[in-house]
Amino acid sequence: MRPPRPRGTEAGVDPRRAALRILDRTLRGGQTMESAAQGGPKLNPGDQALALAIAGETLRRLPLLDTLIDSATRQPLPDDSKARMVLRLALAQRIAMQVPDHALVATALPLVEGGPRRLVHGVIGTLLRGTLPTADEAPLPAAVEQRWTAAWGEEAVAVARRAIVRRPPLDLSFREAADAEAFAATEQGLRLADRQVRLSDQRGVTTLPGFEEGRWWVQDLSSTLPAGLVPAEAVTVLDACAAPGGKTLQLAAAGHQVTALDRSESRLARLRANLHRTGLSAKIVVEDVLGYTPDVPFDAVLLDAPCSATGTFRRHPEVLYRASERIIAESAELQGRMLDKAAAWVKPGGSLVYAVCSLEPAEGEERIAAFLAANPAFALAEQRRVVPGEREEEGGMDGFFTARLVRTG
Ligand SMILES: C[S@@+](CC[C@H](N)C(=O)[O-])C[C@H]1O[C@@H](n2cnc3c(N)ncnc32)[C@H](O)[C@@H]1O
Repeated sequence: MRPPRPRGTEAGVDPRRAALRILDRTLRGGQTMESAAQGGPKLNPGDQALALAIAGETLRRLPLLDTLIDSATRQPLPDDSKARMVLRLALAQRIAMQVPDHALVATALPLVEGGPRRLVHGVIGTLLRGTLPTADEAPLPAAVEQRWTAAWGEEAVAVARRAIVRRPPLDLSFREAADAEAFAATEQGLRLADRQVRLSDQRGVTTLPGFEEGRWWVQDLSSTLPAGLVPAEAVTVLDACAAPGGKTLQLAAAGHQVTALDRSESRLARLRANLHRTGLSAKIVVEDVLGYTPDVPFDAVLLDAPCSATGTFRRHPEVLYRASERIIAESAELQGRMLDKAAAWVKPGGSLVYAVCSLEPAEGEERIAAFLAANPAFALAEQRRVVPGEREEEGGMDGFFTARLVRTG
């Protein structure tokens, strides 16, 4: 006879415990899900993927889950209490992952062993006996809905509510347009642009044809836009804040002489691996934008600045909880300083392309307006804003802002 498992180690509990840790570290510690998943007890790859999936599905619909939980408790549970966290995870599994009721209960209760077990059991029971909402949309955090309604209107928020509960498609950028055409035909992909193909089903990236040969790399359609603003005649291009290198690869594939700068060694290691895999080349500089001075100016500088990343909420729903007004303001201030530095590296007549994967005007339109007001030697040549709703019927796009400024003086 097998020895009984110690209490709290029932099958399926470990990934839920890991999901609880991820949820706590993202919501209370402000971490990304990826970094929150590091450093915990070792799980097998399947359990690790399950933990991330449960935490992700929970974060996609947190306000909805909280409304349900509050409807079943006499006193609202504290926002960061373990009971609320465990209830959120359990409900998300039921609504988004169709986990059977008995499995939900059996894997939730060990997480509150020695604590509010009866309360959690009672609330789950009440909610499972009622009618739970379907999974086709969920409200965003109230502060985000307010900001985005003011900035982009109610329809964009309605689209974002639908987008947040769906896994976004996988977009690939190709070195060669002919390869994109052939791949789209054989893999039932959607040709988004000359060199961009979208796959709507979830397939392992490294198993797709052409990965080993480096014919393509993963890159959301939105993030391909800034490199497209770099004029074809620009010979030397600085890609500032380059890692992991999607835009560096695009620029190199388009024939520019690229210098790729980033301050993160570990992220640059991924950029190097991407260059190696695709056979493309760029000069790599490990530097802080704020401390860098090039020997000679460039024909074009692309500044893909660090930002709140709220435009990536479909892939990283946790960004919506990190991006407080304070974080956005700090981010905008840093972007302003980076723009001032980058401007000095552009040749007269050259271009400065600015980009952020943010849906916050303070990091996009307002940043560029402030820069232009303080820098009369630059003029706006073109700008592009992507808000929820664009190409929705084809699977949507990440929120994004990019602008090209020309140095006229
Ligand atoms: C939005 S990501 C860049 C994505 C990249 N352009 C791409 O297309 O794959 C921002 C990058 O800025 C880098 N970064 C942040 N602050 C920096 C600074 N002060 N100097 C240099 N790099 C910085 C980060 O390490 C990160 O790799």
